Amino acid sequence: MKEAEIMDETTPDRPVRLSLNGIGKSFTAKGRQVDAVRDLDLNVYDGEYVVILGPSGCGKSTLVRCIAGLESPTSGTISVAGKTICDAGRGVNTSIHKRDIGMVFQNYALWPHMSVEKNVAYPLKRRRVAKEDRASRVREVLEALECAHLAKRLPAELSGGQQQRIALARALVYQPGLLLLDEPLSNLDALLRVSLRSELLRLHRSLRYTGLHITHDQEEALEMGDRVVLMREGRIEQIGPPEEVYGRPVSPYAANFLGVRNRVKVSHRSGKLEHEQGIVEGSGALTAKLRESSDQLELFVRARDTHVYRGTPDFTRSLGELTVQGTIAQIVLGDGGRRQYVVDIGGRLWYAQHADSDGLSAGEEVHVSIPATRALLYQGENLVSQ
Ligand SMILES: Nc1ncnc2c1ncn2[C@@H]1O[C@H](COP(=O)(O)OP(=O)(O)OP(=O)(O)O)[C@@H](O)[C@H]1O
Repeated sequence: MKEAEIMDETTPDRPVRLSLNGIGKSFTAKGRQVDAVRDLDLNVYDGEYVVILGPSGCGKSTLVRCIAGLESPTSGTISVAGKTICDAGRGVNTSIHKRDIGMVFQNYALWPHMSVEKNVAYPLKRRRVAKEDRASRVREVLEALECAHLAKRLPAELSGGQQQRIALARALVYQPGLLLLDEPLSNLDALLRVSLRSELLRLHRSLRYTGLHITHDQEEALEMGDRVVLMREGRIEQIGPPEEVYGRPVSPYAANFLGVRNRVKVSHRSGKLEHEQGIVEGSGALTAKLRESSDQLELFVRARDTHVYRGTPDFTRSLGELTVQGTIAQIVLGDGGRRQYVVDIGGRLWYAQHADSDGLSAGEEVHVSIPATRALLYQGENLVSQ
């Protein structure tokens, strides 16, 4: 999908820092052509932090490698701060070191034989910055990252999290026009990943660099991005602020990737949705704009938007709620200590997550209740609810 079609009023009112136009990259492997990136358009604005999200193989790394100059796109143009650094059609391809782009990789890529301060000073030395200036800029950036005490150590004497901070310091020390971060947190353990996320955010807020970060982790993307770009098979599937991408995934693919766990095929009969095993009560609000007998409908709901109650619903009190009947199959402890209720709705399992209520137990007849505003109804590839 072209960005222009999906751009909205949330697009920042600032100069464009990175502009990608019609970027394509194909590889030929074992006689077969792989289109890793397809006709992709994207603008990243000054000071913005954009996170590219997608499953393995969707083309994230290839895209970032094209921007960095590590791959040559097959088609399209790339410009940074208005300067064209790559134009596949005209054979323009500025070399990596002349691109004014900083990079941080998953595997840190520090020079093992250089101390921390030498590693961080290296990009300045390459750019022939005077020695005194180098020392003060290295000190400043190490202080900003709370790593000044590590200056004399070798990379092997640092933890993974410390190595990644140093890699970040090295990328930021010469204040590049654009910072690319390729899965920068993926090699760290879960706790460290979360704390480094907030540290990266804090740093971005204080230094206001323009960042393009790639990840396959939806939580990381939603927490960190000013905007999130969801990729699918080399193209942009959805782009927008995290709340929007989380709240209104544009397609079943997006909903699935953003962790919407409950998914059921439904049909539309007499103003109501029906699943194979029963009726979805209260679904009139969702079907108002649908033609009778519309097909290819799928209802998606997050477990955390679903509540389980004992017995049958009181329909006079459940306005604005969708409900289905079922039996509790299992209760387990879910994320954040909340209960996860697994409800059998006529042979299909439905997941709900909420604080313990009513002392429910397995085998009980229950109804599952979902606020209509939280239900996502898709027809084929399109969101048709709300
Ligand atoms: N050098 C290459 N030669 C052939 N095919 C490649 C090459 N690099 C990438 N590909 C293919 O291009 C597609 C996109 O790969 P890419 O690494 O960009 O995806 P990704 O989203 O970054 O995945 P991951 O998160 O696993 O790195 C894949 O099908 C991959 O096999």
